[in-house]
Amino acid sequence: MAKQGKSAGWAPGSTRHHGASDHTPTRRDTKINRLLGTKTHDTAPEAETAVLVSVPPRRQSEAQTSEYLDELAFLIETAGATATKRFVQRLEKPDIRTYVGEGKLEEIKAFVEHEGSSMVVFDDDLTPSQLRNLEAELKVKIVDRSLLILDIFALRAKSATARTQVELAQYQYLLPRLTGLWTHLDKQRGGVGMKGPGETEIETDRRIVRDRIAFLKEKLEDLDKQAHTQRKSRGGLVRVALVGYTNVGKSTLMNLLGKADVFAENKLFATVDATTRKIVLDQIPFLLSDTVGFIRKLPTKLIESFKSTLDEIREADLLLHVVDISHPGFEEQIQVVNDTLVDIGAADKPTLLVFNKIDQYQADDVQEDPFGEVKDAEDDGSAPRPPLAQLQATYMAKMHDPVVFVSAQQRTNIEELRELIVKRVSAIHQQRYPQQW
Ligand SMILES: Nc1nc2c(ncn2[C@@H]2O[C@H](COP(=O)(O)OP(=O)(O)OP(=O)(O)O)[C@@H](O)[C@H]2O)c(=O)[nH]1
Ligand SMILES: [Mg+2]
Repeated sequence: MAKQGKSAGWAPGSTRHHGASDHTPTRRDTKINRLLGTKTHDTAPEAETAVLVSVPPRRQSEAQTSEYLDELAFLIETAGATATKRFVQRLEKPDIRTYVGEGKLEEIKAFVEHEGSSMVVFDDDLTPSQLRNLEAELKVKIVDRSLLILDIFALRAKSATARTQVELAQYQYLLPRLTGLWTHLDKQRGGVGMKGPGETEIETDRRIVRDRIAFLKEKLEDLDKQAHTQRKSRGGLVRVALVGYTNVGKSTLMNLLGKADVFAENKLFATVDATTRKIVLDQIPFLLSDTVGFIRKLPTKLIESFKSTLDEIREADLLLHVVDISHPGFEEQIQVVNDTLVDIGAADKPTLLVFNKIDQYQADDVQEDPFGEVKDAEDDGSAPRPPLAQLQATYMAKMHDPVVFVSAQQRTNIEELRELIVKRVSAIHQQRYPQQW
């Protein structure tokens, strides 16, 4: 069994056997693990090393490409491995056979063989056939973005609901890939006119996986019903949810505001389970929920299977959208969060933008040229960082509402944040219970 929290499992099952469904490992599971190459370790495995590969669109700036690769390296680290090398290839579009072009593939292969890397990680989702071809060429574990994120979620999920959700997403990821994995065996073994020896095997495997998916969906429905009843029993309290990109400081703020003890860590996806606390500020009671962070290219299957966790956001009366302003790509992160909110059906909710980590924000010296034009990009293609006051004005105009700049770590402007929350929550409360005011 892969060691929890340290070793990257990279395939369904890293938490499955002692996970959601009190499920004892069977020969079927061993088979599924073998299909995706999950290794079982009896002793602590050596630290795994990963080679990162990206094929950015032509329009993407150098700065953006390197920022995305930093994020991928951070994800790898969170999963317990170390990124040792990055390969970038600019193509019109990724190669349909091997994602990268032939020459680049040779380069990667030479590096992997020379350095003995444990895996090659792609900053995108691979098609089942790309996965198969790359595996055959590079002869090491091939990990795509969905598999990586799923693995981290599996390591982090604690509650029965979260574990069931992750397991469901893992099997949904596996299902279309079963064919691919077997077809290459067929090719090796099968001759012309020979019945593929994998045929029956594929069908059996598919049936096992489909049965499991159906079972997990049913289980989630039951858990959903329980959660729904629980939420109903909370009465008519105003509900506020912390949302935002991963690692922006949602849990740290939850701890500050709710005196809760929520796991916060400088790793991606520290929180996979939603936590809700009742809070009373200025005699106004409301519920505050901490939720799972969003990330670019979040696997759709994962979003779908995380329905019950996301209900916490969908049913909220007010969103506290937390932003890490010290991150160079914070504006894009805001966009990713807004797009994800649209995807999950939680767009157009009353929102308070909370810019966090101001202690780490450094404004650039904005240089003006003699004609008074402000320089609009840094030499590396990244946007200049305006002073906080200017950002505040821009975002207030955009949101048509106050925004707040805080440092959860240094506890700067937390009082101002509390006041704004009270103001917004009381307005909702007042609307809902006019007779009480
Ligand atoms: N410098 C600085 N660091 C902060 C601040 N707030 C939070 N952090 C750090 O940022 C990291 C992430 O914080 P979390 O609260 O776990 O972030 P999160 O948004 O809950 O992350 P996920 O649950 O992974 O989505 C931790 O190391 C925090 O200590 C802040 O105001 N300034
Ligand atoms: Mg968190």
